[in-house]
Amino acid sequence: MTRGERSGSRNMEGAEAMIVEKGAKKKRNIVLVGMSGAGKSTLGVLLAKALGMDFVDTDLVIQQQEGRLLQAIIDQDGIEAFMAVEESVVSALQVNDCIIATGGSVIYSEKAMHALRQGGQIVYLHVSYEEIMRRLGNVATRGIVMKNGHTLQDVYEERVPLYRQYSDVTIDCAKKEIEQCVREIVELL
Ligand SMILES: Nc1ncnc2c1ncn2[C@@H]1O[C@H](COP(=O)(O)OP(=O)(O)O)[C@@H](O)[C@H]1O
Ligand SMILES: O=C(O)C1=C[C@@H](OP(=O)(O)O)[C@@H](O)[C@H](O)C1
Ligand SMILES: [Mg+2]
Repeated sequence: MTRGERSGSRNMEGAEAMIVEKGAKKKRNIVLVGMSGAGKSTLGVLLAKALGMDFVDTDLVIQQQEGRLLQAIIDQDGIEAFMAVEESVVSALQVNDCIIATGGSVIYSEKAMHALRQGGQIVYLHVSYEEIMRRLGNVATRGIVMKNGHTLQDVYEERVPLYRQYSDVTIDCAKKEIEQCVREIVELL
């Protein structure tokens, strides 16, 4: 290979690197994670409006792909099967400049969390256990991924460290109006 070819190839690498960098920039999403009931879905739409971004709720993508309600998937196929579908849907999600409201159980999938991190910033909506319990009401009909014998408190204690581990930013959303949470996220990011 001549010097010129080598330098050309280096230039090409440089050009490719710029394209990759631009592509990476285009993919900046804001990903909302947290316990079921934290407000990811309701708050996500308002955040998208405030920032002029798109919005996707991965729960709805799962339902659309499966042609069934989330509760039906969990009741008919079990929690392991539900989590496998969730992992596959979330890992395959191709969106840019989008607010992504995830389902609370996505945090169990390293693969899905890795894909979400590649595409944007992860915002953890933290809400106390007491408030989550109050908002959810009957957990049996809310389709929560819960192992046999586990209580909602067990699930909460198992997940909170994972939400914290994967997130770039934490917003405390208990005892705050939804609009206030939206304002805090807009100011922080
Ligand atoms: N900051 C908040 N204060 C009071 N209620 C809230 C707040 N955020 C969400 N909620 C309520 O909590 C419930 C769960 O919200 P949702 O957006 O479905 O949560 P998630 O998608 O995280 O499960 C809804 O009834 C919603 O109106
Ligand atoms: O936390 C969970 O185990 C789940 C939360 C739900 O979404 P939300 O977090 O939007 O309620 C949904 O993905 C599914 O029912 C499982
Ligand atoms: Mg939701």
